[in-house]
Amino acid sequence: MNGNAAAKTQPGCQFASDNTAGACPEALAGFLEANEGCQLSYGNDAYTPAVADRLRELFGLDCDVYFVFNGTAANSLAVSTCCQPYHSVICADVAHLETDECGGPEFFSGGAKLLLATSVHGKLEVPSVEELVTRRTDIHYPKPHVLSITQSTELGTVYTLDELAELGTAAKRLGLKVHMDGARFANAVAALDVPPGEIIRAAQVDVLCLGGAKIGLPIGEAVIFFNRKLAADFAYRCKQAGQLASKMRFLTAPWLGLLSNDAWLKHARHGNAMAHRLSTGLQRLPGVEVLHPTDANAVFVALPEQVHRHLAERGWRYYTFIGRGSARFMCSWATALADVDELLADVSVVISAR
Ligand SMILES: Cc1ncc(COP(=O)(O)O)c(C=O)c1O
Ligand SMILES: C[C@H](O)[C@H](N)C(=O)O
Repeated sequence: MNGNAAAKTQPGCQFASDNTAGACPEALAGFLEANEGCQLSYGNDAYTPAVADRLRELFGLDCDVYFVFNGTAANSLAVSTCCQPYHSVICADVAHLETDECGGPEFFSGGAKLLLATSVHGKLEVPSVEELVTRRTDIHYPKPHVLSITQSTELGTVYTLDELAELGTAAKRLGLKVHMDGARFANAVAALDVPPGEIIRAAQVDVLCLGGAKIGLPIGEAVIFFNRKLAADFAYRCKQAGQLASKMRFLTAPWLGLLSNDAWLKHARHGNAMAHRLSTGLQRLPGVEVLHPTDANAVFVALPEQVHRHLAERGWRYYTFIGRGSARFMCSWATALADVDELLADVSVVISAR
């Protein structure tokens, strides 16, 4: 075998992130179908408008749709479109905007400040948002102008429609635009078992960053403006930020595959089901504490240090920087039941040996 050939799979990384999964069959089929013949570039191909129409149909709402390479770009550019440099953006203290985008939102907005609201299991609550908005009205305070909600959250929880309605109503009362980080929006739809448009209406979302990579695309996210006025010059923002793909068809055609026959929802349900199985199994083990409700596809657990060491020796790879030292086990469309049971067995072995 070619010594340079990459391993078909890096063992033990399947729970590190849903980003570690490959492209799902439906997305790959869409990609390969788009590879036939030539198409105009920069979004003028036949696939890109078709995906935009399919998303309008899926949400049942009129909207403008754009496609970018990743979620940090989607969030940073979407938030920047909602505010001026002297504004502030309210998000949860654990928001990806704050913790994992390397200052992207601040950079692309020209200086808008993130104001961090305390969260409960990763979820914002109206009082903490209201406090940040009303805390000061003087000229020295960056004027709050955007509320960013992550659905499902960075800690694997999902806002109910009522919780979203409370936040959306408060946002509009306080004069805030609503951005939704929907990197794992599909998992929230699967968990709530509601039409996607219901989530948008409840939170009165102005702009949604819809995750594609985490639900089975090889690459790419959609930025969907339900407040179409905000989209006016967004294409220029994308171009200037290096987010306008010349061969856009390869970003968009996989969406057609993913959105066919509700494959996206099937994959989200699978990831959620695997996380639920893992969470249930872990909760049965003494000394293991599941820290947040496993509403979607992530399981956060506090593990004894000995277990971390054992899992590392067994080759398991996962993040501990997101849940403040706890382990995050993230499930995806590709998570096999056997993988879940193997991980559970490995944790169980070391727990019972203590
Ligand atoms: C909640 C959340 N938002 C956005 C993103 C997008 O990040 P990336 O720029 O890695 O695609 C991620 C990570 O994958 C995420 O977990
Ligand atoms: C944390 C990292 O940035 C990525 N969003 C993930 O969830 O794996």
